[in-house]
Amino acid sequence: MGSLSQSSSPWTEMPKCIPKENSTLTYCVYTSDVFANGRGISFFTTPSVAERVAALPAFTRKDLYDKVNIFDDPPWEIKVIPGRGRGLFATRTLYRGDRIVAATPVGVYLSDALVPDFKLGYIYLHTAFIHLPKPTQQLFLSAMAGSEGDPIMERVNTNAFSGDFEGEPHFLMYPETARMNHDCRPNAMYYYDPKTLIHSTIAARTIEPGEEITIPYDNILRQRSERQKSLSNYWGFQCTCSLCSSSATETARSDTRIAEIIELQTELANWSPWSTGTPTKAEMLISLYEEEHLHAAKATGHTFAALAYNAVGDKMMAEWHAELALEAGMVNSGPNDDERAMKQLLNDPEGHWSWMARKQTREL
Ligand SMILES: C[S@@+](CC[C@H](N)C(=O)[O-])C[C@H]1O[C@@H](n2cnc3c(N)ncnc32)[C@H](O)[C@@H]1O
Repeated sequence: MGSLSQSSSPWTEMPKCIPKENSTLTYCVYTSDVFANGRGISFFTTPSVAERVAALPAFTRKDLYDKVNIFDDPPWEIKVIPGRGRGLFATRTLYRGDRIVAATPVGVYLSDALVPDFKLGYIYLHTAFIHLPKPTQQLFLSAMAGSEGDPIMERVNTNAFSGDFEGEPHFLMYPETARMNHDCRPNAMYYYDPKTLIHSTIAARTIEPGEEITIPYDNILRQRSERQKSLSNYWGFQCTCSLCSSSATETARSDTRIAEIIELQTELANWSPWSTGTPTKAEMLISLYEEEHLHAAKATGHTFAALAYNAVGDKMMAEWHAELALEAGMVNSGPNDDERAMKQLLNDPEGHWSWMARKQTREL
């Protein structure tokens, strides 16, 4: 099936709309069953978001998806882990920066449209599902449902990634990526490009064959009790990753390191005249990330260090860390503001806003 009309609409089904209770807002289901070489996609969102979506490269460029959603020879296999359901396990060595999964979403749902007491919302979620191509429906249903209840809603609850999309909070369903379990010290990271909707999972360190590939579901820079509370409240499970299962002594050490990391980050991010951020503190931060196995934080550490050195006029060290930050950043989060800042710093350290910004705190 192709586009509905001669117009530029990418939707292959007539949008189905419902008004939001006690509001002038309307939510509609928009589907394209040809999106991403026939994988298909359904949105349940507002007409204004859908209009902006239709103008994104995701729908205007046809060549974007030739290298995504390809799972013929993945570097992993699916295995069952007692108490955690299935997970992905490396079948060959993966090196930092290697791509593990690159996929487009099969469903994108405005969070507000799914509020649990909004029963009509459930019905429209089903409409979004049944308009997908049959193999994509099967893929959707192959995802884990954490609880009994509405089979579609439960799968969204258990597996969807949440994030801002076109300025509104949405849930995005990436069934293959969602097969990866959470770990508080993950060996892989992910980022998504809101213009193409492609979600990429990348190795954050070397992953040996047989090792489980894990991602963070939540903010891992919190102490154990807070992490566990958040995973239980928002994701509905008790985390059994190795850090959460470690001894009381190990947990206490990790919690102390996390408190130190947060304090150092706060100091280094303070650019007031009273800032206590120094290059030594940035180096300490990098060491703590390493001790805590926070591989994904590498780019943040080097960014802080590049700025801290530049702020005291040490151009050589600033450039060195900026290069390391750029190299690490491409692995952690794709192009972002930090990357732009580091490129600017490398290009012209003395013209960068951080140059000599902490001259008065220069260390001897
Ligand atoms: C998105 S799914 C991950 C894949 C899932 N294990 C499967 O079989 O498809 C999320 C669910 O996996 C389980 N899970 C993921 N990470 C876990 C962890 N660190 N500890 C315990 N259970 C975990 C929980 O049941 C959670 O609700």
